[in-house]
Amino acid sequence: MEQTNQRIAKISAHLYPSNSQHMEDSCGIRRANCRAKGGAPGFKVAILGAAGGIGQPLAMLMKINPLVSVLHLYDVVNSPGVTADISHMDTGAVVRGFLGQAQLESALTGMDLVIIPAGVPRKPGMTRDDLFNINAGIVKTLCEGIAKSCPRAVVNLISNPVNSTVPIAAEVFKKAGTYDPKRLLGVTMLDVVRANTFVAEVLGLDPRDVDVPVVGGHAGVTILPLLSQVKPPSSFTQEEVEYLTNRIQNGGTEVVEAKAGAGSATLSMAYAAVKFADACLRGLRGDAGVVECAFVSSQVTELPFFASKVRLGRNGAEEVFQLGPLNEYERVGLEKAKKELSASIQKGVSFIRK
Ligand SMILES: NC(=O)c1ccc[n+]([C@@H]2O[C@H](COP(=O)([O-])OP(=O)(O)OC[C@H]3O[C@@H](n4cnc5c(N)ncnc54)[C@H](O)[C@@H]3O)[C@@H](O)[C@H]2O)c1
Ligand SMILES: O=C(O)C[C@H](O)C(=O)O
Repeated sequence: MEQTNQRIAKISAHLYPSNSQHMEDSCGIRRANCRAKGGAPGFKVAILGAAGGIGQPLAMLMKINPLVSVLHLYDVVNSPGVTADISHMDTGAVVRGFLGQAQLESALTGMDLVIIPAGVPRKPGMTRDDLFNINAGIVKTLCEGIAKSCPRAVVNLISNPVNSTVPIAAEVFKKAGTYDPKRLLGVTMLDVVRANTFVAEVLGLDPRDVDVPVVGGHAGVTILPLLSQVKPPSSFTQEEVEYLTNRIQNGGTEVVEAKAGAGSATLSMAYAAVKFADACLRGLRGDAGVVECAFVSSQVTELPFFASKVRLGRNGAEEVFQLGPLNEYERVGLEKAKKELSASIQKGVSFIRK
C-alpha cells in the first residue's frame, strides 16, 4: 500500500510539478489517482456567471471548443454542480469550478480570455437600462478581479446594459492602471446572428451564407443593421428594410416576451458568445483575417465606444473598421443611435468616476 501511494505521489509530482491545486477535480475532491486530462495546447478561458441561463450552455459549448485547454467556471451559486456535470464530457479542456468571491482570484489567475455573462436578465416591460443598478456593481467587482489577477486577458462582456457595462469595465481598468482598449470587447454578436437569420428568411437563403454588419450598440435604436452592406449584395424594399430593422432591434424583447418572465435569450446568446469567443481565440492564435462586430473603444464616430467590425488578433481588437457608405435611412438611424448611446456611455463612466 505504502509503495502504491509513493508511486502515485511520484506520478502526481511529475504531472503537476508546481500546483497541487490541479489535483482537485471539478468538485473540489482530492483524487490522488487522477491523471492529467487533456493536456492539449490551447487557451485558458474563464466564464464568470457560469451557472446562469447563458453560462451553462456557454460552458458546455466552450468545453467542446478545441482551442480551449483549461476552462474555469465561476459563479456565486451552483458552480460546483455545473462544473461536475460539464467535466464528464470527453473533450480536451480541463474544467475547474470556483464558487463565490473568495475564489474569484483563483478562477482568474492565468486566464487568456474571460467571458462575463454574470448579472440579472430582463423581464417583460423592462429595458436593458433597468438592469443597470444591479449589473453595474457586479461588472465592477468582476473587472476589479480581472485587473488584479489576469490584467492581460481579453474580456468578452455580455452583461447588460452592454452600452454602459463596457464603459464601466474600461473605467475600472483605467483606475487599476491596466486598461488596454484592444482587450475589452462588448459582445454584440447576437445582433449579428439575429440579423443573419432574419435577412436570410426574407431573401430565402441559408443564414450561414449571409453576413449583415450590425453597428452602434446593444439596445433598441442603438442596434443599427447596415442592410445596404449585406453580403451577398441584396436589395430590399422599404417595407422589408423597416420590418428587418425593427425585428433586429427588438429581437431581445421578442425573446423576453415569449419567455414571459422566465428570463431573456440564453441559448441563442450562448451560441453567439461561443461564435465570438472562438473568433477571439483564433485571433489570439495569430490567424489572419478574423473579423467580427463588437462594441469597443472606437474613433469611428465622436463617441468613445461604438460597435463596428473589428479585426481580432494576438492583442484583441487590433483594428476597428470604419462604417463604410451608409444610405439615407441608415444615416438617420445612426444619429438616433448616437444620441442614446452617448447617454448610456456617460452613465457607465459616471458610475465609476462619481
Ligand atoms: N450581450 C447580449 O447580447 C446579451 C444577450 C442575452 C443576455 N444578456 C445579459 O446577460 C446577463 C445574464 O443573463 P442570463 O440569462 O444568463 O441570467 P441568469 O440570471 O440566468 O444568470 C446570471 C448568472 O450570473 C450569476 N451572478 C450574479 N452575480 C454574480 C457575481 N457577482 N459574480 C458571478 N456571477 C454572478 C448568477 O448567480 C447567475 O448564475 C444579463 O445581464 C442579460 O441581460 C446579454
Ligand atoms: O434582450 C435582452 O434583455 C437580452 C439580450 O440583450 C438580447 O438581446 O437578447
